[in-house]
Amino acid sequence: MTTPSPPALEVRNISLAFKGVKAISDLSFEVAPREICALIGPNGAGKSSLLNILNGVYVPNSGEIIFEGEHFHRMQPLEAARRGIGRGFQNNALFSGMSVADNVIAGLSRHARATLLEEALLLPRARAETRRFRERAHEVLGLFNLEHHAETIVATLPYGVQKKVELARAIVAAPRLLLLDEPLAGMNAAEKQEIADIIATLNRELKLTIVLIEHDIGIVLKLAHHVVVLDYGRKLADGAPDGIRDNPEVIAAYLGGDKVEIAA
Ligand SMILES: Nc1ncnc2c1ncn2[C@@H]1O[C@H](COP(=O)(O)OP(=O)(O)OP(=O)(O)O)[C@@H](O)[C@H]1O
Repeated sequence: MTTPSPPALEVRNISLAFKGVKAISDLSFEVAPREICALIGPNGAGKSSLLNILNGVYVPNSGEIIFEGEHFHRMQPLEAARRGIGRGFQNNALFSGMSVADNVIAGLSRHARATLLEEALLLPRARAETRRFRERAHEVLGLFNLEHHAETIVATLPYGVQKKVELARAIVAAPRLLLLDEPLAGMNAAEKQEIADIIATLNRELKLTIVLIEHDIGIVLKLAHHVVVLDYGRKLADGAPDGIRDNPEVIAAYLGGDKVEIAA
């Protein structure tokens, strides 16, 4: 008999309030290693706040996060990155005047060892690090078939390609847990499907555990292995996509009373 593996991530009794307004109330759930967990819920449900807690930007009022067996009330963003938690953002947060490769390299800055002085003086350690970072960026761009755009200025690229660059930056430091805030926002159906396929491939090939926020329920129910539904900061439902789709509370609160039809 095999023992089930411990969760990659546990959110345990987390609460968060902003000046007395509750954003998250006593929220608990688990994310298994290598699963894609989708957080869904209406606007203001607390989804982005939770991602901000998971990568150390917000400090919860109570509760704890258990990541790979270690307990944290708060993890500083730098520590979260060094421990293998990567983050992609809701709005395009790229440096639009910089090249694709330099944007991806920016995802490694928190892992730099060379000091600013060593960099300014182009000392050997800084030069070796720069070379290593550039090689790693090119390797990751290869996963997205973007090597030919390495030196292209980001602002000149179509939005869908920029979203791929953003994903490349989020994974360049080889995180084990990837947090994505609406990675499909602002895309047409074909672009959404392409990015969803890339996310599924990253999950499968790189064995990445992924927690993502997404409003397109049709895509979520096909992409995610596990769905957590939030409403007013509380957990409304937690389980496999099929159970979520048929959950009357979820349908009433979030899906507007209509059962979601999903293409086979
Ligand atoms: N920095 C902040 N200061 C004050 N209130 C905040 C802050 N961030 C979030 N909130 C409030 O906390 C609640 C949860 O917001 P949050 O952005 O986490 O929801 P969300 O589910 O991600 O919404 P959306 O889908 O619109 O992005 C909302 O009432 C919001 O107004």
